[in-house]
Amino acid sequence: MDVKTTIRSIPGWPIEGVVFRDLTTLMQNPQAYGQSCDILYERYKDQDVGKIVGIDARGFVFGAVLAYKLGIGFVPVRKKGKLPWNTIEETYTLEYGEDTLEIHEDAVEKGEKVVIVDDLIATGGTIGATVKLVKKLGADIVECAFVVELPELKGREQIQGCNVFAITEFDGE
Ligand SMILES: O=P(O)(O)OC[C@H]1O[C@H](OP(=O)(O)OP(=O)(O)O)[C@H](O)[C@@H]1O
Ligand SMILES: Nc1ncnc2[nH]cnc12
Repeated sequence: MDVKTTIRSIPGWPIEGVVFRDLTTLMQNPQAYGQSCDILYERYKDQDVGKIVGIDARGFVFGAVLAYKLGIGFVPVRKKGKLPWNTIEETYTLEYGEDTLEIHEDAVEKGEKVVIVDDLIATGGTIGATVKLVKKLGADIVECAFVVELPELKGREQIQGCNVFAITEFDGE
């Protein structure tokens, strides 16, 4: 099936000018959700990945399943104030605001191979901040993986030098 057809588009949410790509409709469809997780699993199963880094909150939905399927650990990158141990943080802007992300300082090993997972890349602010955090801790980023890319917003420019993979995209539609 084409998982893209299961994503709901909502013009004008959460602010005017944004077309929100709502992946809850993909997640509640077992074929589309399962296929999305399977595509990611097939892509990384032979890459000797040590951990999956998932981004709060929708990145957890895909990242945790991928970690389970690969039989490896999952690391949450969380919005500020949620992680209980020592953290490092990065502030970033996105299509509709500003936020700060944190990671536990002992969450990944130096030189460990990680894949970063989120549901969607738009302006790239969120993944840009996450890449900075993971690099500060010294891990080796195999790829940044998304279900959806919005190429018009040029998010890849925020993570030049990193490999990027997206299952599907919305471009000028
Ligand atoms: O490329 P960007 O412009 O940074 O936008 C992409 C981010 O925006 C959404 O998260 P959001 O901050 O809305 O949080 P949520 O996952 O908690 O809903 C989405 O899940 C990505 O993490
Ligand atoms: N247009 C969009 N749809 C869904 N999530 C987003 N995060 C940032 N921009 C978004």
